[in-house]
This record gives sequence, structure tokens and C-alpha cells, in this order.
Amino acid sequence: MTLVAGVDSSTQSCKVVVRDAETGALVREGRAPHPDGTEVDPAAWRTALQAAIEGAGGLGDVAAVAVGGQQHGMVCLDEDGAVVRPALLWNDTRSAGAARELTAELGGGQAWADAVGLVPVASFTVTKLRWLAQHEPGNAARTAAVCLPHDWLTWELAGAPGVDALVTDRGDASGTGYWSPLTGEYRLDLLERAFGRTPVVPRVLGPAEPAGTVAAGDLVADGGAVLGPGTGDNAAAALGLAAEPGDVVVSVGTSGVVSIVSTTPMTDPTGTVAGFADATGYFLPLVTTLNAARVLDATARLLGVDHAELSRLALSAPPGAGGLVLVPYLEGERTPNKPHATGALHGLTLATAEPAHLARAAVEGLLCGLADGLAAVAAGGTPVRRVFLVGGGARSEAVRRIAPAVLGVPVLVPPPGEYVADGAARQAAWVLAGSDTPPVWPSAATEVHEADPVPAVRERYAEVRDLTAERLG
Ligand SMILES: Nc1ncnc2c1ncn2[C@@H]1O[C@H](COP(=O)(O)OP(=O)(O)O)[C@@H](O)[C@H]1O
Ligand SMILES: O=C(CO)[C@@H](O)[C@H](O)COP(=O)(O)O
Repeated sequence: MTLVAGVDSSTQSCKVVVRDAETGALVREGRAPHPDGTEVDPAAWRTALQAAIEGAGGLGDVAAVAVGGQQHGMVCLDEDGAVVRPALLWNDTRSAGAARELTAELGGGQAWADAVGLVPVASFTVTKLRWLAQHEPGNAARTAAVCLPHDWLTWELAGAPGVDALVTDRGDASGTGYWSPLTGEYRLDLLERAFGRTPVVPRVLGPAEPAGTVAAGDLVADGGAVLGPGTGDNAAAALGLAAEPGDVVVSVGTSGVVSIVSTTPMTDPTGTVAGFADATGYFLPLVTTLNAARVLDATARLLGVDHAELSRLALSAPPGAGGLVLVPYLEGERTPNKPHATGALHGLTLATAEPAHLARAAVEGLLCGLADGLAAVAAGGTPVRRVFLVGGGARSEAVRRIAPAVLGVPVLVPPPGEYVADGAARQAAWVLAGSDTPPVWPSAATEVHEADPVPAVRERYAEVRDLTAERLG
């Protein structure tokens, strides 16, 4: 049996799956946690990758490996390839001011959307680089190369062979703000505008182009496995689900994401939809929120219950939670662009001051943000074919059952799994096969969840979602 491995280096953890290259059958898996925080030393991802690889029984017998990773994180390397400072992650909002400046400098959202398919917000790498140049000129001066989390881990697996050897793929490059999915080229002028000069950026590989081989070392004792280009986690999830044009993936992870596989690029001058590329040669317009599964974590903590009880409570309250609305901007928000907002609870009465109502409001609040996202990606013109629901939050029965009512469409829920890592593994198998299209692996049977749409939930949410306080400090 030929084995391939896929990695998901996500916000909260690192997951490794080992699969049969031919059938896609899961053979082994491992995982390890990442540290909390919106800036993280990449060395922690490497340590977690090493632990996850060990947990998955090592990769010595694996023929190919690819890495999927959280998008947009700014990894700065000096001329010797050493990390300059902890990486700023996609959910770090300190570059919100830089995003505003950059948008204005180019003449507004339309100019950015036309140039690179997105409008700057604090999540994107280009704004983090502007922040670095302004606030840490010493670190900026030491930065010889900039790359993304998955690029860096791929390069580490290759033995860190000098910064000129860095590679990436279309999917993740399209989330930087200085690579255009419309032309397939870097916009180094925009990188220079943000950073003041042009550091080395990774070479962008094709969807199934080999990225070299794994070096023998502490991550993998026996080197030689073929490396795939890897990709951003959302593009990897779409590949793991074998999503086809028109398929929407709603992911309730640390981020909330609504993405659609599309054969044409999307440019949204409002910045609601980011017009990314996917990992197969198509496009992946998506909407991302900063607040998803952690809203459930925080509400469970507040109520002193576990996730199973939170779900039971939510399902015991009426749709709309009697008018109680949780606006879930606990980490600020990216879509809508409110980096300094806080969460809010509206509609509190003696009747709604109940754990069950709060639990329901939390689930509905995060889903309302995603419902807005679904409307925005659907407005792009690609007809919606199917809607998949994945991510850690999809393990909640309440999320699975309430999602179709709030989103207004049936949702397909595959078995709990690591679809990002699976997508990376499928890419690794594709690279190995050298075929034109990814290998066909049997799709997991999905549970279909249907419910009568309850538009009143979104209507009430829309009435109050802008009534939030700014963060202190
Ligand atoms: N049964 C559950 N109900 C609700 N949330 C859950 C459940 N199981 C896990 N989660 C949450 O899912 C999140 C992790 O999901 P995951 O998709 O792996 O995130 P990421 O890829 O962003 O690291 C955590 O916040 C975790 O608490
Ligand atoms: O910023 C985005 C997409 O634009 C996020 O989706 C990150 O890619 C993090 O993903 P998770 O760790 O939540 O899966």
C-alpha cells in the first residue's frame, strides 16, 4: 500500500492524517495543540507538527506529504532563514489602521479588488507588513523573506534550504494581498507599497507541482518523501471534501468561513467576499468571521457547562431565543469589518435570562454571521449546489440542527473528521500520481439536516448587530 500524509496546521492545533494513496482510507492520525494568542512563534507550530507526526506513527513509510495551514499569518525570516519575530496570525487585529491606510492609498476597495481580488482588512498579510514597517522598523529591516504558516512548515520539512527555496501555492498566495488570482502573478508593487521594499516571497507552484522532498531530520527520520505545494486551510478543506463548482463549505472552526468553489474569479469592492484561488486551479471566494467555535467555548464557560450540555440547552430553547440575540464579536470582527468591536447581548428580559436562551442565542448569533456570508458568496453568481458544514463547531448537535433554519438551506454534514488534513493528503496523492486531476477517493456519507427557515432570527439579528461597544484600550 502506498501511503500519503496530510497536515492541518490550524489556529488551535496541528493534525496529521496518513491515508492510502489509492483508496483514501484512513490509516493513522495524530494531533497536538498550538499555543493560544494571536501572535505565535512558528517554532511552536514545528514542535506541534513533530508531536502530531509522532502521534500518527511517524512518516517514514509515507511516499508524499502536503501541508494545509491557517491562512494569512505573517512569518518573517532573516537572510539566514531564522524567524525574525513571532508570527502575527489571521485573527490579530493590530493592523486595522494599516488596512484603512492601504485601502485609501490605492483609491478604495474597487482598486484593491481589481488588483488582488480582496480589500485589505487586518487579517491579510499585506496589512501586517505595513504594521511591521511602521511599528518595528528594526524587525522590518531584518526581514529578508516573508511567507505564510503552510509555506514555512513545508520549507521546514524540506530541511529549511535557504529562503530562496520557499514555495507556496495559488490558494494561500491569494490571501496575502500581494498576489492576484486574476492574473496568477505577484503584485510586488503592492508589497513594496506596504513594506517599503520587496522581501523574498515564495515561488507559487501549480496545484500538483512537487515542492521538493522531505529532508531526513528530527521531523521525519527517513527523508525522501515527495512534498506537495500545500495550501491554505480553506482550500484544503474544499479539496478534502472533493467540493465541486457550486459547492459551499461552511466551516465552524476558530474562524467561521463560508466558501464556494467557482470556475471564475470574484472581485467584491465592498470587501465582504475575499476572491481567493482554490487548490485545484479554480477559485474560492469566501467570507470569514473571527468568531465561530470559540463563541460556543466562551458561552459554555460562562454557563459552567460542557459542549454537550450547551447543545442540549440551545435545543431546548425556542427558535429566536425569545428575542435574545448574541452579537458574537468577542474577538472584534473581520466580516463585517469591525476590528475593535466587542460582543453584545440584546433582548434580555426576565423571561430570556435563562441558560437555555443564552445557549441558543450563541448558536444563532454565530450562524447569523455565516448566513450573511452565504448570501454574499451566493451573490457572486455561482449557483449554490450543495452546502457542507464542517469544523470543530459542527460537532455540536445544536449547530447542526439550527444551521439549516438560520442559513435557510439544507446542510450536508460529513462525519466528524479532519477535512483540511484530508485535503492536504489528497493533494499529496495527486502530486505522487502526476495526474491532471486529483485522485478520486470515495466521499464520506453525509447526514442531511433540513429545517424550515426561520427568517425572523436573521431579521432580529440585523436590527441589533451594529449596536456594540468598542473594546477598551
Ligand atoms: N462538540 C463540540 N461542540 C462545540 N464546539 C466544539 C465541539 N468540539 C470541539 N469544538 C470546538 O471546535 C474548535 C476547534 O475546531 P477546529 O475546526 O479544529 O478549529 P481550528 O481548525 O480553527 O483550529 C474549538 O474551539 C473547540 O472547542
Ligand atoms: O483567515 C482565514 C481565512 O481567510 C481563516 O479561515 C484562517 O485560515 C484560520 O482558519 P481556522 O484555523 O479557523 O481553520
